[in-house]
Amino acid sequence: MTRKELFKNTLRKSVHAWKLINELPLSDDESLMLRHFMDQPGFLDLHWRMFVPAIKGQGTEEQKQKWLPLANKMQIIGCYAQTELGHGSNVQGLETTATFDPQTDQFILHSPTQTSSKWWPGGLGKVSTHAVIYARLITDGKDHGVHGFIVQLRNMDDHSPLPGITIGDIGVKFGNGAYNSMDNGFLMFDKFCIPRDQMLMRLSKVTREGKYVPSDVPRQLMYGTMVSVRQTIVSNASIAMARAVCIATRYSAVRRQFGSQNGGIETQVIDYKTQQNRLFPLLASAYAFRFVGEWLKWLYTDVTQRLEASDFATLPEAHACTAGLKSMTTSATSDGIEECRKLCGGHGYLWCSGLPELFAVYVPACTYEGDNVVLQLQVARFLMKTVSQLGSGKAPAGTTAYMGRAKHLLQCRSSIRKAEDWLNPAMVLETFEARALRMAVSCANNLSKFENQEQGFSELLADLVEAAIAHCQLIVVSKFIVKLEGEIKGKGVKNQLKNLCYIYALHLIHKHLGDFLSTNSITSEQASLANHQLRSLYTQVRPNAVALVDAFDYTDHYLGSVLGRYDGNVYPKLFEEALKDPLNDTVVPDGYHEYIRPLIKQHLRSARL
Ligand SMILES: CC/C=C\C/C=C\C/C=C\C/C=C\CC/C=C/C(=O)SCCNC(=O)CCNC(=O)[C@H](O)C(C)(C)COP(=O)(O)OP(=O)(O)OC[C@H]1O[C@@H](n2cnc3c(N)ncnc32)[C@H](O)[C@@H]1OP(=O)(O)O
Ligand SMILES: Cc1cc2nc3c(=O)[nH]c(=O)nc-3n(C[C@H](O)[C@H](O)[C@H](O)COP(=O)(O)OP(=O)(O)OC[C@H]3O[C@@H](n4cnc5c(N)ncnc54)[C@H](O)[C@@H]3O)c2cc1C
Repeated sequence: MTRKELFKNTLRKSVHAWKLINELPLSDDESLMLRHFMDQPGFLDLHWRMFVPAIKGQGTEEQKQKWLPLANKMQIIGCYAQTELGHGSNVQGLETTATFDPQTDQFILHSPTQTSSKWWPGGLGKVSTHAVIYARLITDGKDHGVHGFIVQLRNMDDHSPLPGITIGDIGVKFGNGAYNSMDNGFLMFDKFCIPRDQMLMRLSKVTREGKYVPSDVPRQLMYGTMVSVRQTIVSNASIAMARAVCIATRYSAVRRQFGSQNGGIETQVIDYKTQQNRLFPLLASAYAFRFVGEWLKWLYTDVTQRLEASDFATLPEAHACTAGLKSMTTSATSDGIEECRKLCGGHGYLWCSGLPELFAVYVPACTYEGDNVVLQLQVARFLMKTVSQLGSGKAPAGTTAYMGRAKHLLQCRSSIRKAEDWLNPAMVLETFEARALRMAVSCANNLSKFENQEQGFSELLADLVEAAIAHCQLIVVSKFIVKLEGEIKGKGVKNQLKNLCYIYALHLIHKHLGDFLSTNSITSEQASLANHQLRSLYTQVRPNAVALVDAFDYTDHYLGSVLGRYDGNVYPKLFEEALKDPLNDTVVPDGYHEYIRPLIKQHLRSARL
């Protein structure tokens, strides 16, 4: 399809999804799933995932009563317009202005520079009638920083942009992927006026007289929508990783290459140790991210309830966990989808394998909702603050509770003596705790050598990111272990999940061996025992690998992959797909007479000469 066809087809699908949501007797969860599933990624997704939550989180009761009924009935379609051409990561650097005019009791929205143009918001370019706009609030000449405003963008009768608004699509994006069905847009304001009551005023306010009333709660609650989406992205990473691993595992069981004895059947590539070494950690990651995503959803729900009661104690933890796990899981999943493509050899590069499309649609997850490095630096800031408070009498809690045992963890030596010890949850956990703590403390010690802490932080950015990642990997391993300690139904399921848990943990030890050795968290002999145990675990998982991906219960339609078909009937279906290609509509291709024939004939003529 052309981009316009792709876009229009997504509109058709989105409206169909909305029709189903209204006609079917769905639970709220089913309705939410359908909204996200049917439209991924599309304007409907962002209306529900960002526009509506922003109003819920930052609007007053009156504003919620006015705008949510319209949004819930989709009588208005909204987007989340924060990022600008010149600023995305640095939210406090946004340039769009919202200047209060007491004469008219209005805000004047303006894009003072080209870099202040809103740029990237999904659904902004062509679909949305409204937006939550983030702009610098100015009253009486004073800049109060970035605040949220609900703004109508288009005429509700003919969808034309309102006067003072220039709006459009930012153009084709990466690959041929489904993200080109999304109208990520640009928007400029030219002294565009909105009523004062369209500033989202649950946190901060502007009175009729133009007096700015700052928030009496942490200003970062304005970032709440991003935190909520980051939390969902972790579970999304598990889904995307599971899709890729399902395709690669099923195909690895179907594909045979080399190894035939005396003309016998060739070897399934899934039996090669290199294939297992690349594939099974990704299978384990899909399960690991699902379990940590379940826990993160609990953490986010808990912090939301606490915020309702003005209890901000766990807000820093929630921010650090959503930021860090979003960063870590999306990076791992993007790399994992590409690895799954490679695991499928040449056929993995075909569009009909489903992997190029999945990769093209998935990889922006490393950037949207926060660049992954920028988010890990937020985790690092949180860890440095926690380390600085050790010994202050304030015991670290939650995911940093292990730091409360710093005295032990800084000097303990791993008691791993044999390969089987690497199946001991307490020993594995302590290894990851020691590595994470020692990396964080090493950063803190190096930071303390700088007179200027900000300068020190800037100098040590790369080390800080690695310490943050070590902390996040500890969280994932620990939540997998906790999951195994709970009730798990199904004969033999717990044993298989145990294998996957230790494959996840031990593959990380192998991948980040430098960290574990340089922090003396383990010795090289213990590392060798870990590798030995890893190989043994691969052998145990192998017989159940296909069952473990079948357990994701993805339909062939959802997987969209000839290689990942449930029935394994790959080769005939590859031909079937190939013959559908328009190039095969004729046996002699368009262009033969204009280009190929003259070339050949010219060659023949010169040959005769
Ligand atoms: C197969 C699947 C296919 C497709 C996938 C389908 C769906 C996927 C699911 C979802 C996709 C959905 C949407 C995609 C569309 C994308 C939307 C967007 O991208 S929206 C825009 C996102 N933008 C960002 O994330 C910007 C990142 N930057 C920031 O968040 C801030 O600028 C940053 C935190 C980096 C800095 O903020 P600043 O105000 O400068 O704070 P500072 O660093 O100075 O810290 C001060 C203080 O505040 C604390 N803090 C910071 N942020 C938060 C927070 N969010 N919550 C709580 N606290 C916060 C910070 O820790 C510090 O505290 P201390 O002073 O240290 O105590
Ligand atoms: C598909 C897609 C959909 C999007 N949808 C929306 C949307 O609906 N609404 C919306 O508002 N936005 C949206 N965005 C924008 C997105 O949120 C931003 O692109 C993202 O936050 C990254 O910001 P940036 O582009 O400014 O990156 P930059 O910050 O410019 O990143 C560039 C490089 O600089 C590095 N860097 C930046 N700051 C630092 C630092 N302090 N220390 C070290 N390194 C640093 C980064 O790590 C990165 O390597 C979308 C983006 C994409 C790709």
